[in-house]
Amino acid sequence: MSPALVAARPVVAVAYSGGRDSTALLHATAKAAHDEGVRVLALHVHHGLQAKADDWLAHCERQCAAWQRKGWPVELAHTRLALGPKKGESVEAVARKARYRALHDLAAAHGADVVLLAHHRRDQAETFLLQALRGAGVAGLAGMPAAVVRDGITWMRPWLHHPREAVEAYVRRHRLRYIDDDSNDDARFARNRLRLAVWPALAQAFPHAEAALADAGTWARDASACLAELAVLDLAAVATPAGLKLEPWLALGAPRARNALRAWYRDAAGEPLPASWVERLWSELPQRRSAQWQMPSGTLRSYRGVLSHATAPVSTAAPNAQPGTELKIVRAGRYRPPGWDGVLHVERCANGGAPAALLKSLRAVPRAGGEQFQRGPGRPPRSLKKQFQDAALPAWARSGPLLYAGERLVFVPGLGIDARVVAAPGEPQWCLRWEPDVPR
Ligand SMILES: Nc1ncnc2c1ncn2[C@@H]1O[C@H](COP(=O)(O)OP(=O)(O)OP(=O)(O)O)[C@@H](O)[C@H]1O
Repeated sequence: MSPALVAARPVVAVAYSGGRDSTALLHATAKAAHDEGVRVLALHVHHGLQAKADDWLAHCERQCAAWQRKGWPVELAHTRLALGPKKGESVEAVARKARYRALHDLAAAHGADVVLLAHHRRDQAETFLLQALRGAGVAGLAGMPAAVVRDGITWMRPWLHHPREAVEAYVRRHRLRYIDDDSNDDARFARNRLRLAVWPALAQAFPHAEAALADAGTWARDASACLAELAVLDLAAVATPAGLKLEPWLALGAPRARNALRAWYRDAAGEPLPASWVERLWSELPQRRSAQWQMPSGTLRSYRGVLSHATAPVSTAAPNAQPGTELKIVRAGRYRPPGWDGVLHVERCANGGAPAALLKSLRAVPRAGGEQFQRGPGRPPRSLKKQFQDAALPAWARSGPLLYAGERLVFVPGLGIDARVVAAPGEPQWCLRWEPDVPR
């Protein structure tokens, strides 16, 4: 059979820190994959934060090589980060955010659209407690989802409902070797304090704490989904593109109105409304019919019975953008090109899209000047600068990468797909939309 006719073997990625849980998950996945004809990609992120991180990477490489020698279809892919959390920033939060971004990029670069994470029920129970101790609402208490699609990748936690003891037993049964990260003993981190000081006492006094707290998280997840649906219904009645109509909004009564306000604000500002602001607006809005509040994301304005949000202008420069970031689009979803501050929304469409085949290998590049763009069929290609002016696009709407397939300009933020590459009707095609991040 010609190589072209041999179907590529499906690939599944496992986020592999080298710690106990992800070692067990990678082992179980690789063992099953061996029988199923699936390739397994172990993704390791070197955070560049601890002296021992080089040893951990070396351990992961040795472990994967050992499994390869057994004939298991495991490959390791890793990336090195150089994180330097700023003063006052949570090291944990900075590392987590960068880790998920790096895992996403690694998976996308290797053609994996499913990434498995090794969280288990104890992690879920701890998350619930930690969130409660931060005063979180039901969305925070809902904890981690067992599966979620984000930025074109499906993130799955196949062991989320398994007790930690089951994972420990698996590790013992297979005599797996794993890394013991001694920063897990560092009491500056809330999760470590919970694990070391609170959990042993809690589990002794309440032997079912892990299962009960994880169950409570499931209730919170349902409650959070219901609140989100209620907000959609309420906003359909009280919000317009201009903003929130204050009179019918107030008539919803405190809990529903505050729920609708949170949802409206998140949508308008692209970030959650802090609890203190919910309280403040709820008490001030009924009295201050004409007022303005400066928010991190922009300005909230109450005028003639409507509450509106204006986003602060975004710089057109993408400070972290790297020249020629590769982007592979093979399905609908949200894609975040590394180094760019925004998200590319990809949807299947019937007309006016770019041919699916063209989007399999794109480059995201900054504007260099002198680019030509054609806005519609039969119209002449003109300079991008002129096109932006004609379309009267504000600077923030122009920010984002130009997408090229080879030397052909495919997509420009704010303008859309170049008419010269638009797919013929009936051809498989994707419509694209760029959404810049809201500045913080
Ligand atoms: N450096 C890393 N590289 C790749 N994946 C990671 C990394 N750190 C964490 N993960 C993934 O995220 C999951 C949860 O992270 P967490 O920090 O709770 O795990 P961990 O303490 O490193 O240990 P373990 O591997 O035992 O889960 C891990 O199970 C693993 O799947």
